[in-house]
Amino acid sequence: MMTTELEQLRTEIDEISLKILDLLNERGTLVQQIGKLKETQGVKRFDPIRERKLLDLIAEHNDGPFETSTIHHIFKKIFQASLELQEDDNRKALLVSRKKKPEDTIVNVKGERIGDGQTHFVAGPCAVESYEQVRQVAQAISQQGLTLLRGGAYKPRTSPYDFQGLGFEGLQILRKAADEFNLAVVSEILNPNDLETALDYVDVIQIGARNMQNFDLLKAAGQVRKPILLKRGLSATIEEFMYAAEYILAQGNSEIILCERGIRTYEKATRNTLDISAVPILKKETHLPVMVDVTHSTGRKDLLLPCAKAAIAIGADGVMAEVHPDPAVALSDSAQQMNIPEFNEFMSALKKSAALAF
Ligand SMILES: C=C(O[C@@H]1C=C(C(=O)O)C=C[C@H]1O)C(=O)O
Repeated sequence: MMTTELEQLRTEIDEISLKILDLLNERGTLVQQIGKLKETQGVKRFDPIRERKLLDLIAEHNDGPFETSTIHHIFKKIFQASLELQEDDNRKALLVSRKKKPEDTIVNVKGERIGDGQTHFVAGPCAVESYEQVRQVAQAISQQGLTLLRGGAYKPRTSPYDFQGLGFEGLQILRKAADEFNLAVVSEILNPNDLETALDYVDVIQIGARNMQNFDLLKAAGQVRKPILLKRGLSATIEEFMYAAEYILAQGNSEIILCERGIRTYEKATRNTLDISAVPILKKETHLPVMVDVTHSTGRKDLLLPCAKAAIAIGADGVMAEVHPDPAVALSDSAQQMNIPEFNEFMSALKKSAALAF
């Protein structure tokens, strides 16, 4: 007898729960419509005055048995979930998002298809210092069967008294050395006014960590027809990083490679903290290829190989590392660049581990 009564009450509870579910989703649909209206009107999603009015209305109509404070608690959860729903809808609209474009973007740099599921390497000195210096590295890269040469011509240095780069001359050196070995040039541009000139010398324009939120530069980079390698800012969240890429894409340039290069944390054992989980998150949330700069994220030569292995294992589309013929006398980042024999060892260790894995 008892069991039948219990079962009957539970059946009623089931029915009511399903009604609540339907009503919640019906409410959710209205919330989404409001979210879209707010988006077009440029109004903030969160409206505390409206929420307060609703809580008052609910209090007025609450006949129990639940306490008003309990009901308020439940409704505050509903408001929070509603705001998240509106935010999700907004994110859906981002051009960089997988929701907008489910298939992977492949950035073609002189036949190297970054984002095609293979691992790609970008290597070269931190700063361009001389033709001979770049040529030696270009040769080493070419001998490893690689095609992407990096080098800084314009250097954004923390101190204004540090070497600022050779500027335009540096771009000319890079192009000359790259052409000799049929390589592509990846180089950072700091100033939107230098973009136009750079187009004749570089194959990939890098926007560095310090400029990730230089919105004028991002917009200008969106207007050129060249691949952009966008580095994550020193203290940027993954969301801010995605919005920075959105600035470029929104201007019409969809050839973007994202690059995780470590973020600032309290940890002092490494120069920055390599946020390795950013790689699968960015791969999941966006359709863009993702690289890992092992040099800047660690600042330590002894960590380059394990971090490169980790990057490849976690799904990065490429690895970037700095190589200098004589790092001890380098004008920048002397402690963290590999010399050429070290680079050769690094590459053969990676090739060996990849061969074992497959
Ligand atoms: C749906 C709206 O957006 C948000 C969600 C609310 C809700 O779930 O009722 C109320 C106010 C806003 O914080 C709205 O403004 O009406």
